Formats: sequence, C-alpha cells, structure tokens
Amino acid sequence: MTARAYLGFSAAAHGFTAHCVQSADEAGIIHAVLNADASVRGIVIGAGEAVHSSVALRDALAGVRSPVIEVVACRPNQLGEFRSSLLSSVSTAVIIGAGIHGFKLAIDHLAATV
Ligand SMILES: O=C1C[C@@](O)(C(=O)O)C[C@@H](O)[C@@H]1O
Repeated sequence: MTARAYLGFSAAAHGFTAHCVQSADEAGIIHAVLNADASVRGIVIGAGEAVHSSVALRDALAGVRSPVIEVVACRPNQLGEFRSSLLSSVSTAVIIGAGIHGFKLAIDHLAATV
C-alpha cells in the first residue's frame, strides 16, 4: 500500500478528507504548506531528504497553526548520526521507523488530538 492510500483510508475512517500533495522538488511541498487554509485540521509530512536540509520547509511549517505530524519511514540514525531532522523542533509529533504504516499512525494521532 502507498503512503497516499494509507492517508486516504485512515482519514476516511476518522471522517476526514486527506488532501495529498507529492512533489519531486522541495518548492512544491513548501507551497502546499504555505497554501494550507483554515479548513486544514492538521498536516502529516513525510519530507524525504528535505527533513535534513530544508530550512525553508522548516520555516514554512513553523508558521502553520494546525498540528504538524512528521513521518520518517526509516530510522535515519541507523544511516548516520549526522541525519538529524530540521523539522522536529517545529512538529507537534514525530513518528519514526514505522515504515509507511507511520502515515496511518499520524492520522490516528491527529484524530485523537484535534
Ligand atoms: O529520503 C529519505 C527518506 C526518509 O525521509 C524516510 O522517511 O525514511 C529518511 C531520510 O533520512 C532519507 O533521506
């Protein structure tokens, strides 16, 4: 199952609609974050490599009023101690190492807390 499918069925199970954005470049994700309107109840973000490198994405998320759940599928510290996250300090919660299932856990967490 894909991350998009996990987000879609998990959101529907809680009565939410998931609006999924996928982008090959960082700017696409940043624009989606900046365009999130007041109807957005929460943001679930799996930022890939940008989690380690994007100050711009970190700053965009810092301005979001709704909860931000960061999902990191693998265990980056097992790939190298230098792989710290720039996003965690502005995230409400972080789910690490649960693979793609982390996206379902993120939606479940949002549903339980918003
Ligand atoms: O691109 C990726 C994938 C990743 O974001 C993950 O969710 O497992 C973890 C990052 O360390 C890596 O650079």
